[in-house]
Order: sequence, then C-alpha cells, then structure tokens
Amino acid sequence: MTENAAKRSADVLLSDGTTVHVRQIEPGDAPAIVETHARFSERTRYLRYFSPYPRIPERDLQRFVTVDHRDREAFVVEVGGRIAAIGRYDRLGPDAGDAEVAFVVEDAYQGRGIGPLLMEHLAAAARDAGITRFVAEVLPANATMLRVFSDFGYEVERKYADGVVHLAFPIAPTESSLEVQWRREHRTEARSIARLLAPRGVAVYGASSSGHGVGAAVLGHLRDGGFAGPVVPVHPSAPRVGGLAAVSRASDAGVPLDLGIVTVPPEKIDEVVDDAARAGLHALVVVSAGFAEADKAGAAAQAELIRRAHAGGMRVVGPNCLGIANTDPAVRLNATLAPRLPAPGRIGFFSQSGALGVALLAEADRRGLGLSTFVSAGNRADVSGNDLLQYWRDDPGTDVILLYLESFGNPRKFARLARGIGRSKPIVAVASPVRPPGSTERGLDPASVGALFARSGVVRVDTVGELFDVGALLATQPLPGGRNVAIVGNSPALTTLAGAACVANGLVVADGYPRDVGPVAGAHEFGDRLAEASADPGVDALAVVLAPPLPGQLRADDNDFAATIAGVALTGDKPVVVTSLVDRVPPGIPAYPSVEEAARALGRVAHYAQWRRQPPGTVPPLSGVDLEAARRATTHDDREGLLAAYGIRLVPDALVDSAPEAVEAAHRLGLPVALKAAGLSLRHRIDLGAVRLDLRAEEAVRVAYRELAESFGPQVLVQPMVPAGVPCVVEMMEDPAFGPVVGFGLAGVATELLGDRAWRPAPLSDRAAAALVDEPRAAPLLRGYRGAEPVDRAALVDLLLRVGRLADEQPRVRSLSLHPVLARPDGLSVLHATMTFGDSGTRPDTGPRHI
Ligand SMILES: CC(=O)SCCNC(=O)CCNC(=O)[C@H](O)C(C)(C)COP(=O)(O)OP(=O)(O)OC[C@H]1O[C@@H](n2cnc3c(N)ncnc32)[C@H](O)[C@@H]1OP(=O)(O)O
Repeated sequence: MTENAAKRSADVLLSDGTTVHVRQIEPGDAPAIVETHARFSERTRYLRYFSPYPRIPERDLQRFVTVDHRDREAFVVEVGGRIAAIGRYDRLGPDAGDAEVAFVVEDAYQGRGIGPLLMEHLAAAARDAGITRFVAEVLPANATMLRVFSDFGYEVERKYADGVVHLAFPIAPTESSLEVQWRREHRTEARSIARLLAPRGVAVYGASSSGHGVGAAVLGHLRDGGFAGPVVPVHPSAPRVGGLAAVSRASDAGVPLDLGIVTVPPEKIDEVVDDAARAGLHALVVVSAGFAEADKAGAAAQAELIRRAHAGGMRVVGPNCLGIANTDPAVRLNATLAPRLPAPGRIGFFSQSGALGVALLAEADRRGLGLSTFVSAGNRADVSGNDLLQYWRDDPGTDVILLYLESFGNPRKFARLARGIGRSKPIVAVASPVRPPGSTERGLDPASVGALFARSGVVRVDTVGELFDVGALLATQPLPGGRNVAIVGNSPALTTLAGAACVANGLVVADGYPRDVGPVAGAHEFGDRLAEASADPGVDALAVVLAPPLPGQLRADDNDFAATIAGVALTGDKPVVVTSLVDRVPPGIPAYPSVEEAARALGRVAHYAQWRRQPPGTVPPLSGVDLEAARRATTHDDREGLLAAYGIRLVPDALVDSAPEAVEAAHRLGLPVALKAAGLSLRHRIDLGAVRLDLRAEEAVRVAYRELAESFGPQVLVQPMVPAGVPCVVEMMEDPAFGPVVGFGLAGVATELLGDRAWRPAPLSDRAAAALVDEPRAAPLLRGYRGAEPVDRAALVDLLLRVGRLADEQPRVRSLSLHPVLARPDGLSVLHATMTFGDSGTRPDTGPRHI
C-alpha cells in the first residue's frame, strides 16, 4: 500500500474487496481532485487544511476527505501528500450511533510522525465543522494506529468480541463550534418562523359576523393595523365579516394565505386545522382558550390539534395565547388581542404569559420602546421561546431579545442557543417562578436558572419593569467598554446617591467623579461637563443625574438640558443613562425615575458587555481520566473508585471501632491524625464537637477514641492531618430539567445561610470553572484576604473541571458533594465526599453516604 500511495494515482483495495481510487495531491490542487469510487455522493464534505504547525511545511497540503457519517461511506486522509489513513463508515459497531463523525480505521500509514498530527487535523476539522463527539474504531491487526490513537488521547471505550477496539476522542468543543453545529441543525426551523411572522396573507377563523367577541376583535386589529397583505375571514355562512369578504373555506380565498388566526371554540378546532391544511397554510396562531390549561380533555384536544397541524405541515403558536405582531413597515401584522400595533423598533419580545402580554405591550408603548416582533406563546404546545430565539438570531431587524419566561421546555437547547446568540444580540430575561397553568413542567429552580443564564450570557432581571429598563438601554445605547461610570449632576446629594447605587451594582465611579455642576449651572455648562466625560478615556459610561424641579416650578431651561443630554447620548460612543427629566428626554435615551434603577440597568449591561468581551471557553482535555475504571466503579456503586477514575483523590481514612484499631490506623496513615465520630453529618460533627484534631501520639489517639466512642458510638474515622486551608464546597446535582449543574462556594455557616454558591451547567468550560471560583461573594478569602497567601486557584479550577466532566459523563450520579475541600497556596485536600446514585426513573439512593 505504501508503494501505491507513493504513486500519483492509485486504486486502493480495501480489505472487504472494494476499491477506492485516490490521486495523490499536489500543493494548490483544488479540493475536488481527490477522486473516489462511485459511492461518494454529492454531499461529500471536503475539509482542507494548510498546516498551521511549523513542523510541516506549508506546501504539504493536509487533507481529510469525509462524507456525512450517515451515508456510511469511505474516507481518505492525506497528510503531506501521502495517504495517511483509509477507513470505512459501514463497519461501525453499535456504540457509534450518536457520534457526529465515526469511522473505522482500516489502514493507516505512518511516516515522519504524522500519526499525532493527523489526529490533530482530524480534531481541528471536527471542531471547525461543529462536531463534538468523535468515535474511531480500529481493526485489531492495526496495532500501530491503535498506539497512535492512544498517544494522542483517544480513550478506549470498548473492545468488541472480534477484537475491534472502540475509542472516543475527547475533542474540546469551543462554544463557537457548538454554535456552528447548532446553526446547521436549526436553520430550517428559523425559516418556518419567519414565514409565520411575515405571512403573505392571513385567514381568520372564528370572527363572529355579529362583530362581537374575541375573533372579531383580532380581525379588527389586523385590518386596522395596516397589514400589508390580504386578510380573509373564514366563516361557515356569512358572506362578509368585519367589513371584509368572507369565504367558507380558506382554499376558496383566491389569494396566497400563509397564516391562520384561530378563535373558534376548542370543539371546532379540528375542522379548522383540516381546512387550513387543505388551503396550504404554513402556521396557525390559536388564541382560543380551553386546552391544556383547562383540564384533561383540553390537554387531549391540544395534543390532537398539534398532531393534525403537523400532519398538515403547519406550526402552531398557542393555544391560549395573545397572538403575534410584526412591526416591519413591509408587514405591519397585528394579530393580537392588543388594539395597537407596537411602535416599530429593534427589540424582539417573547411572552409566555398571555394575560400579562397586553400589559407588557402597553408598558412598552408607554416607555416609547419600539419592537420588531412580538410573540405570545400561550400554552406553547408547539412554537416555543427556543424557536423564536433561532428566528431572532437570523433576523436583521432585531438587535435585542426580551423574554418573559415561566418555564423552559428544553433548557439545554435554550442554553446552547442563547450562548451563541448572546455574542451578537443581547438576551434579557425575567424568569418568573410561576408554573404555567396545566403545565407538567417543573417550576424554575433559581440556582439552575442562574447557572443556565450565567453560562449563556443571558442578562437576568427580576421584574418586568427591569426587563424594559435594561432592554431600553441595550436597544438604544452602545455597550460600555468597562465598568467606569462618570456621574454628572447638579445636586451633590443625588450624585452621591448615584455613586453608591453604581457601586452596589458592580460599577466603579470613574476617577474625578461624581462631578457636580451646582444648582445654577445652565445647560451649556452642563453640556461641557458631559462632553468632557464622554471624551475621557477613563470613562466607560455616563450617568446624568439632575435634581427634579420642585412641584409647580419649571426651570426655564429644562428642555435645553434635555436637548444637551440627547446630543451626547445620540452621538457619543459611550452609553448614557439619565435620571429625572424623564418626560422630557426624547425617545431613544434611556431615562429612569431613580438613580437606583439607572445604576441597576447599567450594572447589568456592563456585566453582559464583559461576558461578551471574553473569548469563548473550551472544555479542556483532562489528564488521568480513566473511563474504563469509571465504568467498573459505577457498575459496583464504588463511589471512591469513580472519583479516582476522574483523578479526584480523597484524603484517605479508615473506619475503626476500637482503640487498638484506631492506633493501628493512625500508624498506617501516618501521625499526626484526626479522629471523627462516624455516622454524623459534617455540620453535626462540628456542632457537637465530635472531632479531635492533630493527635500526635498513640496515647492521644487512644484517649480521643475513647471520648468519641463514649459520646457518639464506637464507629470512628481516622484520617491523617492535612495542613489548614480555606474550606470550600464543590457540589454537583442533577436538575431534572436542566441536567447536571456544578456548584462552588466557601464552606461555613455564614455562606451556607446566605446561599453563597455559584452554579454552572456541566460540563464546565475552562472559563466557566474559573468563573465559579471567582463568583461567590466570599471568594476574596481565596485571593489572599488580609495579607494571607492566595490559594492555588489552578488546583480548584482543575477540581471543578473534573467534577464537571464526571457530572456530564456519569448520568447515574445524581448528586455529589466534596465538603470540605481545603484550599491552600500549595494545592488542596478533599477531606470528605458524599455521592448519591440513581437510575433514570427511580429515586436516588436515600441519604448521603460517606465514601
Ligand atoms: C391567557 C390570555 O389571556 S391570552 C388570550 C387567551 N385566549 C383567550 O382568553 C380567549 C378566551 N375565549 C375563548 O376561548 C372563547 O371560547 C373563543 C374565543 C374560543 C370562542 O368565543 P365565542 O365567541 O364563544 O365563539 P363562538 O362559538 O360564538 O364562535 C365565534 C364565531 O366563529 C364561527 N365559527 C364556528 N366554527 C367555525 C369554523 N369552523 N370556521 C370558522 N368560523 C367558525 C361561529 O359561527 C361564530 O360566528 P357567528 O357568531 O357569526 O356565528
């Protein structure tokens, strides 16, 4: 084969008798030059690389030719103009099923150390293509390739009976590669939502000829909102409804209709869906109530509605929703119960609640906030917030996304989408803990939601008011380049308050500020101070604080003030927030009634801007992870073994039930030792004084054992003393909706009481792990508080990454708590761990166990 490969062109005979025709490539050859046998399809993806590695001269073209793995075709890898490996897809074993790319390495050729380089290229190719799981199977005879694979970090997952070895390659997915993959999968869905929000024509089912009722109202709103296309009422008998010519079947309309608005009672819904499908509609917005939110029968009707709609090729918004709106001047669609089409703007707004939706639209209107599109999803039986995220991601008319959420249908999908979108378009969300009526979904656990949002860069707000406060700032102002705020005002009291509010919201008052122009300064002088602040390189954002005029007193130049502020806010490249003069500043400048609200909105936006500036994290490969050992450990519920398989070592201990045993264990483990009463939780142990520390001699061990046994029973743990450190807690729990999340905090009653834990979904990226260490409010203790030496942060990050990987890969582990972990300048010690196992569908083991 090596001889063949050296020729310019070769027929390569695979071991099952089929032939692959390969022509050797030259630098600069077009990708298509690799000829292969007929089974390569049009869909062949050519991944072509010039070596980024100095060891390979640029002229040695790297090439990896593959096909969509579902086609199960052959692949050829060429490195440096030589064939490096040839493989097949159609011989894969059963474990390859969920791999993005999977292949059998049949023949591999080594020379000039290309094995590992080849693997790097495969990994790079996979990463660029958004591939996250890579599986290889190596035929038993190919020992060389097997060694290359394992040298490069492939891990043997399984050996089949015929000797084929199954390996998995730990590709470190970058967040951008996840995004690539996601885009590929979901482009089609976004297209169908685009059609829903910009239909060519709309049919209205259920508008009463009497002119009264919900349907007639929606018909009126559509008609009066100035919808650009035809609006056609569909009615069983009336020739005209709401002043428009009606038809009895949508297919009789004679104009293209894409969307149906439905307000017929639930018992009539099936005939409507069938009629809409026959007329070729693409989507339905079902406003009618009486479905899953009502009762069991309603839930069944809802399921049938979705089944029929999908069978007819239609997506469904609702049921039990307020409707949808699109302010694009070329569309002007107001298919909602709200009488007014929102003002046009660049905010996409999703509301899960219909009831709140009308109020939300009215509030947006009052604040002069322009929307691009609005969707109320009601029971969210089909179209979800995730669908809308995909749509807004690709919609050039939307810059900012506001979400009012009550639950997550698919939190993991939300997280992946949000993470990608948040890099270019901010997402602001208020997650109400209310469980939607009729929903079987869990309510929102604040820790999990916090973890999910933090990871995805979602700006989390607590109230609907804040949703708009932050939305207005993001939609109208540039992002701040940092946290330094220049406060300029005309009242020392207010500027001081503003300073405190900024600090309370994670902002920094810029050097030389707050600046008070005094109560008599005119707009001109004020404008000069603002211009100075705007030009100051030490300033990232401006907060304008004007004392409001006294009641009944209108300062002569308030309008001038407003115009001055507007001048800075609309022309500068730094965000400006204004407090007071709220009614006077023109729309487009975020104005707040109080300094606290202004500072809070700015603080959230600064935090988001910082998230966006950081490079996306990667899930780094970890040394010393032994998946085979992990598999053995989980089969036997061996908790300690499982931790060890992920490179997490506990300080050893021994359970003893007599004084001589205690002494023997102390010698074995090494004096000095600590003795702890077994069978008590950690907290109880400390509270009850059931711990004896720093026992340096046999006699001390004996005495301590007797004391503990007398008070707490004969079972006692012996553990070698480890040097003191900052006690921390690393936790992992399986959230039924969100999947595994990893938590970090400092140990101790104070932080436990305050719930001072940071959470992130597993697996952790390097960035997420670092953020976990820095995020608890007590984290300064780790960084060398009051002259102490900082602890080994890298060791903590490494431990978190390991827990994150374990959490991600071991679904049987329901919870894990490493408590305490002593963090020191020279490393860390895990003193104690509890872990619960559970299989899906069963309850987790009861009670934590010491391992
Ligand atoms: C959570 C939130 O607040 S968001 C909003 C959520 N949604 C709601 O709150 C809506 C609540 N209201 C409802 O659900 C109501 O039951 C509705 C809107 C579904 C029905 O309202 P009703 O006025 O009782 O419906 P009604 O049976 O009179 O039918 C309305 C019209 O549809 C017509 N109709 C009946 N079947 C069909 C059909 N297959 N195709 C077209 N039209 C039909 C009827 O003939 C009637 O017109 P008519 O008065 O000229 O004869």
